[in-house]
Amino acid sequence: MWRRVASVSHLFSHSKSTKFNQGGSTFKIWETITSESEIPTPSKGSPFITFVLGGPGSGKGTQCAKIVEAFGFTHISAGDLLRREIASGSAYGSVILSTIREGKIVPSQVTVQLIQKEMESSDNYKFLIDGFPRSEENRKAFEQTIGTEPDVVLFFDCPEQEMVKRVLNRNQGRVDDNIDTIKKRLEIFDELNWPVINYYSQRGKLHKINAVGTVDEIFEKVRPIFAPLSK
Ligand SMILES: Nc1ncnc2c1ncn2[C@@H]1O[C@H](COP(=O)(O)OP(=O)(O)OP(=O)(O)O)[C@@H](O)[C@H]1O
Ligand SMILES: O=c1ccn([C@@H]2O[C@H](COP(=O)(O)O)[C@@H](O)[C@H]2O)c(=O)[nH]1
Ligand SMILES: [Mg+2]
Repeated sequence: MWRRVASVSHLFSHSKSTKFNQGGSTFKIWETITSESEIPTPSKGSPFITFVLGGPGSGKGTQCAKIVEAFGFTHISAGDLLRREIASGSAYGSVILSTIREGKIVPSQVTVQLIQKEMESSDNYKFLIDGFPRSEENRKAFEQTIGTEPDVVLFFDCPEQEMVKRVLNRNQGRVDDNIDTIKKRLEIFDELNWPVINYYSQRGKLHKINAVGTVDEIFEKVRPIFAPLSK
C-alpha cells in the first residue's frame, strides 16, 4: 500500500522511505523531499521524454497544451492514441473500447507500439507522454522497447472529489466519463499508478504538482520546471 504525501514540489525531488504497520503487514511509504536539482540538458540527438501522470481529470491534457505552447514539446496522449485506434476501425478497436469502458488498462504491447510509432514519425525530440505509464508493467514495457527512461516525470496531484467533478463536467462525449467508470478508473489508479509514481520519486525524477487551482495558477507551478529549456 502507498500513501499520498501532501508536499508540493515543482523542483526535482529525492525520497526517503519509512515503514508502518497496518493489519499485521508492514508497508513501505515513500515521501517526496524537495531539492533543487536541474532538469537534464536535452540534446537533439536523443529524445527528451516527460511522462505526465495523475488521476482521471487531474488536468494532464489541459496542462500539456500549455507546456506545448510555451516549450515546444510534442504532446502524445496515450488515451487519445487508443481512442484514435478505436475510431480507425483497427483490429484491436473493440478490445480497446471495452477496456476503456471498464476503466481497465490496455495491454502494454498495444500502447507502447502506438507511442513508439508516434515518436518515430515526429521531427521533434521533446515529448510529453500523457497518461502513461499507468502500471509498473507499462513502465517496464516502455523502457524495454524504447530503450530509455523518461528525463522528467510530472505528477498532477488532485483530490478525488475534484477529479470526479471535472470529469463529470468535461462534456466531450467520452465513453468513460460516467460515474461508474470513473470509480473503476480511480480504483485502478490507486492500485497500479502509485507504484510508478513512487518508482520515479525514488529515481529523483518526480515533480509533484498540486493540481488544485485555476489552469493558469497550476501552469505557473509547471513553468519553472521547464524554464531551462528553450522553445
Ligand atoms: N485547473 C482546473 N480547474 C478546473 N477545471 C479544470 C482544470 N484543469 C482542467 N480542467 C477541466 O477538467 C476536465 C479534465 O481535464 P483534463 O482533460 O485536462 O484531465 P486529464 O487529466 O487529461 O483527464 P483524463 O485522464 O481523464 O484524460 C476538463 O474539462 C478540463 O477543462
Ligand atoms: O496508457 C494508457 C492510457 C489509457 N488507457 C485507457 O484509456 C482510458 C483513458 O485514458 P486517458 O489518459 O484518461 O485519456 C484509460 O482509463 C484506460 O482505460 C490505457 O489503457 N493505457
Ligand atoms: Mg487526458
